[in-house]
Amino acid sequence: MTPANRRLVIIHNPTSGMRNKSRFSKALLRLAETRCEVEILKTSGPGHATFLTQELISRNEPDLVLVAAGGDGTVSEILNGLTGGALPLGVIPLGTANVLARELGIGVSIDKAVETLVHADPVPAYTAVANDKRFLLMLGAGYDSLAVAALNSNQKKRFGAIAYVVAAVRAISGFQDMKLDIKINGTHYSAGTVVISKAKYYGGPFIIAPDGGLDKPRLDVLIFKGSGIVNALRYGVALLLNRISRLPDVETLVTDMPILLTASREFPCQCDGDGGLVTPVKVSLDPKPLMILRAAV
Ligand SMILES: Nc1ncnc2c1ncn2[C@@H]1O[C@H](COP(=O)(O)OP(=O)(O)OP(=O)(O)O)[C@@H](O)[C@H]1O
Repeated sequence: MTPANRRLVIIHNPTSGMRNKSRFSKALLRLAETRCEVEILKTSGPGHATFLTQELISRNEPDLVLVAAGGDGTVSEILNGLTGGALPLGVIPLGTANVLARELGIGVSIDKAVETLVHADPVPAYTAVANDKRFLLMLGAGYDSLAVAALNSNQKKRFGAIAYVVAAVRAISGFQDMKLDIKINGTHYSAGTVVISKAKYYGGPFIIAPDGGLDKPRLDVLIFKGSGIVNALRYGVALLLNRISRLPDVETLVTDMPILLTASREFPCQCDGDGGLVTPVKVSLDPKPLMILRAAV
């Protein structure tokens, strides 16, 4: 694969984010100024990006870069079709939070995204698996998973990040006694909320695992001991100020061992921002990285 005249196959979710159309057109215009060959596959509904990825891999054309044009949910669907890391992955951030793009040094800049697709060399990125779902960013159970479970996708499209906060407050006020058990290497930890992170960033531009990141074969486990609405506010403010690690009731562990997450009854989890999983959940790090396009520093 020669940089600068790559073959890019873009899987585009036309429903991601709030200014999808103009941002995607801008990316295509920029790409038209390069020597890259571009093919666009549009998703037609939930799960379609996984199917398109599998179909692409079955074409058996190794000399391609697969590009996710959407938000983290689109990336997640692509990741779950990308068995064995068959193709390098790039991203055009069109979503609401765009955590992966921030992690890759692209942020929300379309110019930087295109520059990265055209010139960056693929670097290794480690993923993890929760039951049978692969993730690149994080798995959460507690405040965030309750918010995701309560979030209406129309509200998210209209109000963006604010919709998460409203959904979280509504969900948490109706659910006071979150008690989760986390077992790592024979030791049990108890939590009101847990975030198992592969990434540095969380929920947008907020840093949750300062020494972590996709390039490291490790999981950062953040154990939030408290539950209830008052603690939710404390944790929320600390997250906004990037001070989570300074709170005395938040413990951070780093591991490459499997993690078992259980609760006294089925509890919803979120995985890369999407719901669907419930406890018990087993999380394992995949020792084999996939290749991903990261912006030059
Ligand atoms: N054509 C489509 N119509 C409706 N939904 C779709 C379509 N294509 C994909 N989807 C669904 O849209 C969901 C959300 O997309 P995505 O995550 O990319 O955007 P977002 O939610 O705005 O961003 P973020 O995840 O960064 O918050 C995906 O998980 C996917 O299931």
